Amino acid sequence: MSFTVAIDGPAASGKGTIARAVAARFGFAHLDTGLLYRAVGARTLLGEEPEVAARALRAEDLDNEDLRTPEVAQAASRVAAIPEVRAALVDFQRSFAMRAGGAVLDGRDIGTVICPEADVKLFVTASAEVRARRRHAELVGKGHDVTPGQVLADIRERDARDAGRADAPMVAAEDAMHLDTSTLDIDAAVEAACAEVARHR
Ligand SMILES: Nc1ncnc2c1ncn2[C@@H]1O[C@H](COP(=O)(O)OP(=O)(O)OP(=O)(O)O)[C@@H](O)[C@H]1O
Ligand SMILES: Nc1ccn([C@@H]2O[C@H](COP(=O)(O)O)[C@@H](O)[C@H]2O)c(=O)n1
Repeated sequence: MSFTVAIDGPAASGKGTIARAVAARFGFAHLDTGLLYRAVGARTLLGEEPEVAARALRAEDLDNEDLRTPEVAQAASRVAAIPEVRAALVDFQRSFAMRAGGAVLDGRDIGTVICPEADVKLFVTASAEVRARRRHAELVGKGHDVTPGQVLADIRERDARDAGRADAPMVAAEDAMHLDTSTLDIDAAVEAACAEVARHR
């Protein structure tokens, strides 16, 4: 039987960290849907048309650490505003969500568009400053040469584009539980999310 957990939220809010932990705790499969848009965005940086890249996407394209750069994140956010790109990625996400044994998907439109009937919906937030601090530390740890100011600007630009687009904008589902992680460490955030999942199991 399927059981779907939808986790949405803005850039670097911690939704991926929570999604991975929830999946591990409950034995669910996990899909980071941002990787789909990042993989399409990365291909456009090489000159491919976004719609063509989205239709040609394969699961193995997601398994690439090079997708986690700020340049690819911006390209992902730009292609994510194109309705044909989003449409080409819907079936893959919905099939993943329906797999037996349970699934956790994190992104921007999971609880609203991809899985409006999800069993559990979370909308994970944190202040832009806190998110930028965490993402800056992560990028520096991976050897990227970025300033805190650049990371904050990137996050604000992506948030504005993701929330402002006409098709599947980033917005909390009406029935989502809001989880602000600004003052929570990872363990506390994960425990709050797991408690919500357990409540619906
Ligand atoms: N509650 C927390 N306390 C401290 N650091 C955190 C917390 N949650 C996540 N982090 C760290 O913040 C960074 C961003 O987290 P994560 O990648 O989970 O965010 P995300 O919302 O999935 O990002 P993206 O939108 O880019 O996919 C990571 O380095 C992660 O380890
Ligand atoms: N369901 C989703 C997931 C992601 N996006 C877009 O992709 C960009 C990168 O996503 P990350 O989660 O890896 O930060 C993001 O800024 C969105 O534009 C989306 O539209 N829908």
